[in-house]
Amino acid sequence: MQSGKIAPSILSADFLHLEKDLIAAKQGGADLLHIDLMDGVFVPNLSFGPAIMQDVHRTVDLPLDAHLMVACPEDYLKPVLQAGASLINVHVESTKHIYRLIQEIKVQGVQAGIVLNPGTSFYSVVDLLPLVDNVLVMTVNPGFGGQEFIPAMTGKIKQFADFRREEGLTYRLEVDGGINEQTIVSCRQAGADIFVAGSYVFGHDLAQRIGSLKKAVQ
Ligand SMILES: O=C(CO)[C@@H](O)[C@H](O)COP(=O)(O)O
Repeated sequence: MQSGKIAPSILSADFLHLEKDLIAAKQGGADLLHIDLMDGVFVPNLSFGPAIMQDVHRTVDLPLDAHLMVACPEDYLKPVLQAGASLINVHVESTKHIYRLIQEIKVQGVQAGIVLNPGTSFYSVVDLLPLVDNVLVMTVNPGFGGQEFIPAMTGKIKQFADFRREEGLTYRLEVDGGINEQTIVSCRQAGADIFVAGSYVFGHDLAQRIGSLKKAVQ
């Protein structure tokens, strides 16, 4: 098993000193940056748009993992590609045509991922799994940082990890929400590879916090 990757979620960064936080995240050992795009419709919160994402891309040399929490993800594909996404994660609940959208992302030469809300089951996305590069299991309700981890989600993570092994698939398994030094351990044991962390890392000593997460999943 490869070491787990840590993806700080810039939603919890200090936006008045974003450059400083981005550089500290890179120097502190971040493997990629998680970029939460919210439209206030799919989730009851607004974050920032592709223009900020593009600034992040210009500022720091790390892969950008875009998490689209928007009601019309098709409309965001081009702007997010132009903003430098390496991986585009789309909520399966946000579009009637998730299969087509995943195909369209892959044609652009970037990685394509699906995201599942806590109430969305493993079984509902099985047919997509041979196609995707990434599965993101939400371990909180999407929309806000700083929420409490939902322990029942580790069962869902395990379903994806078991299926991947049984079918010889290669998608990565990402978790997002309430990740800290304790919860990351149960996600790792269930089979997750990429760990998004917002409030646990930003607003603290980033190198120390990223380091302690990495140590837990090495
Ligand atoms: O997608 C989201 C929230 O919807 C996350 O990426 C949060 O930004 C994670 O924040 P913490 O739970 O780690 O504080």
